[in-house]
Amino acid sequence: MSYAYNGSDVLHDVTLSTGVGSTVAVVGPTGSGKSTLATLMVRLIDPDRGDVLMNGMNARHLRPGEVASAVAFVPQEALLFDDTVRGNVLLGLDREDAAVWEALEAADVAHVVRELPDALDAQVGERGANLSGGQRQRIALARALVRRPRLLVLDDATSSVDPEVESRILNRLRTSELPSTVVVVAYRRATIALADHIVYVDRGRVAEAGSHAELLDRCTGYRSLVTAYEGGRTGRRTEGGVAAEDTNGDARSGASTAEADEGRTA
Ligand SMILES: Nc1ncnc2c1ncn2[C@@H]1O[C@H](COP(=O)(O)OP(=O)(O)OP(=O)(O)O)[C@@H](O)[C@H]1O
Repeated sequence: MSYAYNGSDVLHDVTLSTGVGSTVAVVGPTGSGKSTLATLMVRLIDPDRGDVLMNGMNARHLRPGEVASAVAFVPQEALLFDDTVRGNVLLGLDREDAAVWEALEAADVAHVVRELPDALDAQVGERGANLSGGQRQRIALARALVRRPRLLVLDDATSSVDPEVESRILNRLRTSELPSTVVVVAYRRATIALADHIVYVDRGRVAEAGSHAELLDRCTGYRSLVTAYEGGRTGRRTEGGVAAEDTNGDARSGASTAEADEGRTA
């Protein structure tokens, strides 16, 4: 596939396949085209050249609603409405509370919601202001999971979540029946290491693909990026400001430690 914004190519002849049941990490320098690739996979945009195939079917030719019922996309910035937790998870979908709780459990935020005065009926405030950034991200993840998508694409969607919690969530997703396939645009070493398959994107091309060990061995760009995440302070976007990878390769956003993350609703 190829894709251009306003005539300027950002993805060039990218070919990528994700095996059903696999967890794939998309890694690459900033501006390399990871988010563009992620949005193409869920058909938020269509490629200028080439096609996205879902179970061998050209996504352009699927019936309206067919893609939306099979895939879910969670962006970095969780958009919550001034509504209840339940309303934000379901967005009009008709599901029992048990399904909402199940999705909240999978997103590792059920315990937070249980402690809110009105639980599922608790108001999250304008843009989810009553919750921390990491909690908002997990509610947005629950919103995706309650739809039981076959393909889940996370575009840095857990950047404000404590790294241990993020690992727990991803481990759960990997082993669950649905979503069967998870694609995650990832920055943290621990997240990347959880993936079965890693795709290294550089300047709009898939430069390398393979396991973490294989890429460390044969891809200089990947090696230096992972090393930079491990050892340096790699500034990048978060809801609250700039995050940095600490010496353990864990992204932190200022005060967004686990305690701060959980503390907002206390
Ligand atoms: N809506 C847009 N309009 C014009 N150019 C865009 C748009 N979105 C992205 N771009 C450009 O396309 C290129 C790839 O962007 P993309 O967001 O896909 O990269 P990325 O690897 O996800 O970056 P990051 O790690 O910083 O999120 C960048 O040069 C970016 O400036």
